[in-house]
Amino acid sequence: TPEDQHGSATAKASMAATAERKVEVFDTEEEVAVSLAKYIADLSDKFCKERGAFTIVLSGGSLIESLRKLVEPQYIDSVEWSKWHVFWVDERVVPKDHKDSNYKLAYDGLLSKVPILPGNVYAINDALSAEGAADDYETRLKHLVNCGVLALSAASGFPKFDLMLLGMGPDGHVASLFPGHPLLKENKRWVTFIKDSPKPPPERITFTFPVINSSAYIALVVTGAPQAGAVQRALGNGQNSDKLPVQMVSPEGELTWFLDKDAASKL
Ligand SMILES: O=C1O[C@H](COP(=O)(O)O)[C@@H](O)[C@H](O)[C@H]1O
Repeated sequence: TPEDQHGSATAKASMAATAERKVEVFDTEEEVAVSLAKYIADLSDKFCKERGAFTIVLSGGSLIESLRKLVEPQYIDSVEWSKWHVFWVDERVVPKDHKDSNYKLAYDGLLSKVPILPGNVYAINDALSAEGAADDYETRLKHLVNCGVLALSAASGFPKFDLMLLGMGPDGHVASLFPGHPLLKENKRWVTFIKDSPKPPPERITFTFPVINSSAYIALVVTGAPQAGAVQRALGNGQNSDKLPVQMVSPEGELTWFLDKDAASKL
């Protein structure tokens, strides 16, 4: 599989695998970025061949910087960018040109540099309220399911994205799903909203866990020492009855952690 090829090609990585979860630890963030680009390109190739499209979900934050190798000639020339459909796992309710916008971050760092069709980039409608933007995004996802662009999970009935790229905050949050927040239990909506995010800005929309966990593949990309405590909670042997959001990530398909040695320092 592309994942097997990827694993054997990363000489400096140490890898432990269970049936559905892989943990890869790299010496540096630079090596994470190199490996991540190959992982994404391989999955793009697989899904473009299998179904003629590749649905990929981005996060905001530090993840986008770790995608920088995708704009190098090797991938610019080989990836079937015109078959990509790009989504966001969460977005801040701010104008698209605002410094806090996850769309702007991805546009500046990746989307403006690769030939993805503008009509295949599904940004938030920034003219709407948080409630309105979440409803609008969910409606657009349902339309894409009806058109056959987006698959539906036979197991869960929620949309099944080909690849979801998740970051993780030092508190263990993923998307805009924060520790102890009632949204962690949302099990009906595809996309919901939050107005009291503990991390600014307070108003955001976010995919729910049933959508996240219906994914075919999830990459959890975590770099830097501040995240080491949450990585230890998620992957270490300790017992803790309160689950962090990151510990609730459990896809139908395959989960791969991409860690640098700082993030993995407490394992
Ligand atoms: O606020 C957010 O934070 C998380 C984690 O960001 P990071 O900079 O600590 O990697 C991010 O994944 C999410 O998309 C974003 O809205």
